[in-house]
Amino acid sequence: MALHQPQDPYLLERSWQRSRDYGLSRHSRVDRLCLLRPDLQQRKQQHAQLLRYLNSSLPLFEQLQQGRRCRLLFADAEGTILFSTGDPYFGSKAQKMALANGASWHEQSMGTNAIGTALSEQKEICILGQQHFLAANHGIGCSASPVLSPSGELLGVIDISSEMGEHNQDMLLTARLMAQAVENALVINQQDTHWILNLAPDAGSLQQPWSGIIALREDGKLLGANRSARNWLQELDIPTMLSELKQGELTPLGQGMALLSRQSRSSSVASPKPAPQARSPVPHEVTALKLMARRIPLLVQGETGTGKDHLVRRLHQASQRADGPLVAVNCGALPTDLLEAELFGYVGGAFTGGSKQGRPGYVRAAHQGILFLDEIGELPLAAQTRLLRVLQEKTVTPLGSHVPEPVDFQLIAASHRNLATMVEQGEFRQDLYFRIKGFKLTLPPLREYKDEDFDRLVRTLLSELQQDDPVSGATVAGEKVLDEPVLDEQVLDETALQTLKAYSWPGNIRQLKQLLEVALVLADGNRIDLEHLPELPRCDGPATGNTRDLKSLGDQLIERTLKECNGNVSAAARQLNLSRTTIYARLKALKNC
Ligand SMILES: Nc1ncnc2c1ncn2[C@@H]1O[C@H](COP(=O)(O)OP(=O)(O)OP(=O)(O)O)[C@@H](O)[C@H]1O
Repeated sequence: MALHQPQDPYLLERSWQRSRDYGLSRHSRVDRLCLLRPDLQQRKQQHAQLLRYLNSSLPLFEQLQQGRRCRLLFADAEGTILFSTGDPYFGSKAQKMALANGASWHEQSMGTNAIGTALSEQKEICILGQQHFLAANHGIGCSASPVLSPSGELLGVIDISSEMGEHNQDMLLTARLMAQAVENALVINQQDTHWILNLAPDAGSLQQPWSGIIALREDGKLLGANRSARNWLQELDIPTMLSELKQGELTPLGQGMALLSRQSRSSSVASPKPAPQARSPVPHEVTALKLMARRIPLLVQGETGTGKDHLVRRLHQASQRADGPLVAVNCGALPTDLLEAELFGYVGGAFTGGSKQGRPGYVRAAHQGILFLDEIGELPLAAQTRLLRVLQEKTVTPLGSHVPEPVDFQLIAASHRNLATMVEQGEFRQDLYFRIKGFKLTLPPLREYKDEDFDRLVRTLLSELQQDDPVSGATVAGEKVLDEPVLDEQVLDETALQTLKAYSWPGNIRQLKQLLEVALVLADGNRIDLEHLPELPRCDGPATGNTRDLKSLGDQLIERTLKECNGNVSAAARQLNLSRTTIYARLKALKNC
């Protein structure tokens, strides 16, 4: 397609200049900036209402761009993608990453591009192929339209991106219509809206998405307007108009027509949905928090992937030290020769090769917060001795100094190794072990989970993955972070769930999470069933000693149910909630084995 010429001939020039001013060059390597999960969640919550309306307007996108390989994105005013949906297979892996939730498309990081440039210029824009400043983005075409709040501030942009060859001008139109739909919903659904005034040049356009909409309080106070209505605002004498216009009657007004209607209670979604909440702490977290309030050190033990790090992060967020730092140190990853300097800090000139100004070290960095020493079993004995002194004296003396400095931190240590055994073998100091083991929490391996705990975990993981899934992010609506995530039966079928339960999960939650992530993509918006569960390595299930993999577990379930149904495939299909085709496919695969 021919390159689209932006209406303003200097727009691209300005944007390219800004890109250079940001220190970018055309062949700069793209350092994809991506928000960390908690920050992303926080931003989604700030835009929860907007994301809900965007979700409700998706049928418009689906209808207008049906069958096109493109993605619809919403980026906030800082250029960070908070929502993405559409063709999951569009683009290279790198582009998929860049178009995923949390990625930044501000001009500062990405140079000229539709999202960043529409934000800088505050106007809609289409940037195609080589119009992008960075060569890395030459393969794509993007069209973006700003979204404004009812008071006219820039909230973000709606963008449609596709491979360059697939981009067409309808995409800008679709982005514009989506932006208008969202803006209109934001205007109409404001708290206290009583009157809605529609304005248009002629009667036929009055209730089109591009007509003017003004929201008024009962006493006539202006609450907000969409962008078309803002052109009318100066001409309007609202109090007089309200007394003259009759509800539901089409009335000539200036150069156009007006229609006044009352916001009915049922159509009003003005009262905001309850703010999304973080999941409430589970019992062992409550106990841990009580102990932390008394500064008792915690020792978290568990196999790899059982969620030690995850637990510490949740405890930090829920603790009295949430405003303080969480300093997480993997003791096994610290270079042995610098380990003590990194942990306890050093003053300038303490050793050759050190920084001139010295370093505070992780222990001091955790002052008034939490120091999480992961893999504490990997600390050499000398560092163990020093750490013990810090814990006893509540002071730290940096290398090269003689002045002890007071420190106040909550210690949480973790290890996947059995520290008690290490003590017996002389590899870990017994006195340090007792000191850090104020309270020991052992996270069970997944194979030992009770049924209901496994179900709850799968629900949580699926609901989290769906919110952040760069591919099927269509379910993102900001309101999905609920206290108890609901596992929609449409998401995972019972047989698949039973099959997951029967596996022994040597990689624990990490492995389960990865598998569910793949299954969600393979299911592509449909319910996850056996066919979407990827092959997993056979492994010795410590609980049973059996060797088994997921597919064969599912097949066993099918065979057993078929036997119970005397070979009646329809009955077995009904019982397992599977299609008959799936059962036949598995039977055929078994026969060919
Ligand atoms: N309770 C949970 N709910 C949701 N996700 C969890 C939970 N526990 C762990 N996870 C997820 O599982 C993965 C592994 O968890 P984590 O890194 O905390 O394990 P770990 O025990 O610290 O592993 P390792 O010992 O290998 O460092 C992470 O992606 C984490 O977000």
